[in-house]
Amino acid sequence: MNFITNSLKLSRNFPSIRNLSASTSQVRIYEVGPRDGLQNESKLVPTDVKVELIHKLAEAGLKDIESASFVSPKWVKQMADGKDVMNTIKRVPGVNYPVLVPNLKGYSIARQCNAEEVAIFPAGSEGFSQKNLNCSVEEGLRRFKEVADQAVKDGVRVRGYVSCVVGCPYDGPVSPKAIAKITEDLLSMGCYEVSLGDTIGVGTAGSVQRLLREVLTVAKPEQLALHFHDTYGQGLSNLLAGLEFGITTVDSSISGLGGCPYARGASGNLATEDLVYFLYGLGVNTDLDLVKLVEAGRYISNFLGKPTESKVNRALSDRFKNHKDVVQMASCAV
Ligand SMILES: CC(C)(COP(=O)([O-])OP(=O)([O-])OC[C@H]1O[C@@H](n2cnc3c(N)ncnc32)[C@H](O)[C@@H]1OP(=O)([O-])[O-])[C@@H](O)C(=O)NCCC(=O)NCCSC(=O)C[C@@](C)(O)CC(=O)[O-]
Repeated sequence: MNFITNSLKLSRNFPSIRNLSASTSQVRIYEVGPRDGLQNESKLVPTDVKVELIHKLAEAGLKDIESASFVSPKWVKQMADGKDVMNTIKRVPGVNYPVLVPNLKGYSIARQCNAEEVAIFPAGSEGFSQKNLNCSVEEGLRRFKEVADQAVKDGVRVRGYVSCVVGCPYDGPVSPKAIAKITEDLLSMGCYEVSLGDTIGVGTAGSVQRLLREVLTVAKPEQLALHFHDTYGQGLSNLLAGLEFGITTVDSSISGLGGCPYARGASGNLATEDLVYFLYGLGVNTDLDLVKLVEAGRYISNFLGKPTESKVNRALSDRFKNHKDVVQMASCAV
């Protein structure tokens, strides 16, 4: 209660939770399960399982599904079959299948399999840049600019990520000003959107507000996306803080999978099922079928042989067999 009161006071100039659904009628969900969700899994997931997962996510109505990464297979073995994944999926018209690339080599492989959108991912801190990309932040930005320049020339959409936007597992707290600067750099390279990644999930609504106040001095809300790992269970409250600033693109991962092999202590992303249930409750439209998302989450969790990280997926029993029942439950309309 105190948090909501304080947050309303702090964000007087932004839509409050009471009129959030009126001002934020649609939220775009950018699904990262097949990439961020799987990259940290030690059990190798065969290509056909990845492909089936992507098909299930598209069937549930997701329109942005980050499907692979073209990083060095020596660094992330789980993603080594990206080309096969991209060449096997049946692409649904209107669905976007972006891929992550660290350099021109990755970009060129992405293009060979007709990726129409690539994501570049500088780090917000020196320590994480060295561990994740084997170079400084500055050198990372230089390499990512090469990718962005080529992509812009080719008419390929470029999305930017900044990782460790709140805290770094090696350097500690990260300054919002540093993140604003990298966001500005990514936008000037031609990124249509920058996703702010709390890679190790240490953010709170308070630190997210401080971050956004700074980043929104260089970017418009519609140029930003929120990417929260849920390590400390703050994902949904952080999201609410972000929605209050008018940001309406959110990254999430089916079944709450996720993590980065080079970010010590990183755990799964905000679960797509939990996010959708939360948005139903606010009356925000997502055009997604939660029942099908739950099925997709169960499919991949069963394959991995581990319980889902999504609380909604765990809680939904067979009593809620269809979409309407679940919407009613989320909206407390029963
Ligand atoms: C950047 C590098 C490549 C530098 O790695 P390096 O070892 O310094 O690079 P290199 O140029 O010396 O190359 C080493 C070998 O990799 C090959 N190589 C080089 N590039 C590629 C490529 N694209 N595709 C395929 N092969 C490649 C290259 O050809 C060479 O092969 P060799 O000659 O030894 O046989 C490496 O550090 C890397 O791949 N890092 C990526 C790590 C990663 O994927 N991390 C997870 C994603 S980031 C994340 O999860 C955060 C995010 C985005 O989700 C946001 C959030 O959660 O907050």
